[in-house]
Amino acid sequence: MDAPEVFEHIATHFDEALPFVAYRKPNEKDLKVFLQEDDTLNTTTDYDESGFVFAPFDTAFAEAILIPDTTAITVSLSELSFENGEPHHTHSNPADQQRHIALVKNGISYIKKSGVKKIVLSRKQTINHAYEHPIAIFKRLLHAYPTAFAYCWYHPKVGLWLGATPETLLSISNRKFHTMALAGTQPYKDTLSVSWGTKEIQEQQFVTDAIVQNLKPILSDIKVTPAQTHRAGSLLHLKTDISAPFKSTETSLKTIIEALHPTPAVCGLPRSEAKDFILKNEVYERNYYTGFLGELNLQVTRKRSTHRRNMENLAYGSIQKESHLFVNLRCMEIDAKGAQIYVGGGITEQSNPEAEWQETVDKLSTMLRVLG
Ligand SMILES: C=C(O[C@@H]1C=C(C(=O)O)C=C[C@H]1O)C(=O)O
Repeated sequence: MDAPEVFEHIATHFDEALPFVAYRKPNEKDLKVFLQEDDTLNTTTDYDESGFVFAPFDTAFAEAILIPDTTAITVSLSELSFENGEPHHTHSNPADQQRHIALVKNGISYIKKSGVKKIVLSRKQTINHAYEHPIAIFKRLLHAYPTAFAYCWYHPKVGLWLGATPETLLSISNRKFHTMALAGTQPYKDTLSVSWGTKEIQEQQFVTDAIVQNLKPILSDIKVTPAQTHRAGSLLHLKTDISAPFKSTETSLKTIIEALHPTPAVCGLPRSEAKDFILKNEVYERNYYTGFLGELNLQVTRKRSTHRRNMENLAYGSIQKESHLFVNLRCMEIDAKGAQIYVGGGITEQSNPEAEWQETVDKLSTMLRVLG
């Protein structure tokens, strides 16, 4: 099957109300598709199955959903030509603005009196766009964000989600573990040479420190890079890479996921106080926004070594399990009525409520740009 045929196939699957996920990993050219042939809602709590996982922000709200890797298709996108969408403009609603600013102010005063360091506060914006087949929107998304994890996920009992996220939750590949601390936002204006304010530098450092702290009891030899400016579409963030050797015999995937999710990049610090504040004060349900998604325990064959002495081993690679999970950001949920785009930002003692509102408006543009 070539790429146009694969897209046709996914579209038919969607029209028949059968679950699927189609995705392209950051900076890769291949589209991968998992198609489920019945509408069973498969879930996972131990993360030891193999397939594509789709987990909510609050795992008490719903279990993580699994699309098993029974029928997987991989196709190269490099030959495909894409149409560009018309930029979609929306006028922010003053009531939404007032509500979000009040939420942020409430967060700042709670931070000041409680000693909590950071809370990520979010909202969703409804866009009533003319109905278009989701596969057409997904093609534009793939084209617009080549460095993101771009996906289209559907289950008839849950809904249809699309996104282009810049944030890795974890990657376990070739006996190495990797994650990132991503925080701080400013609009991209044709250069990566920008300066960052103390609020952003401190907020991102909180995230790095907390991730390292949570990983220390379960991983050793943790390496942390200096923070760098990272572009995500029309936005810039500060990013630190965190890595360590990984042995599946010593640490389970579930232990690592529970140590990381939800990270202070999408929840806050300390985690339980921030989460309580979010659940009590955000006046809507995050559902799968700020949850995580991606490849779970997929089998790959790796060559053992290219060293001469091991040449005879080359023919037999070693079979390993890999996982590549991403945080569900810059995403939207689409139904017959329109799209719901989810956006948020990290609040600290130093936050300015109007600037935090503007940050959510800037973040909306990632998904707005691909709506027809
Ligand atoms: C919460 C979101 O993004 C997160 C929050 C950021 C921030 O507060 O600056 C930056 C990147 C993400 O970790 C979002 O995109 O909705």
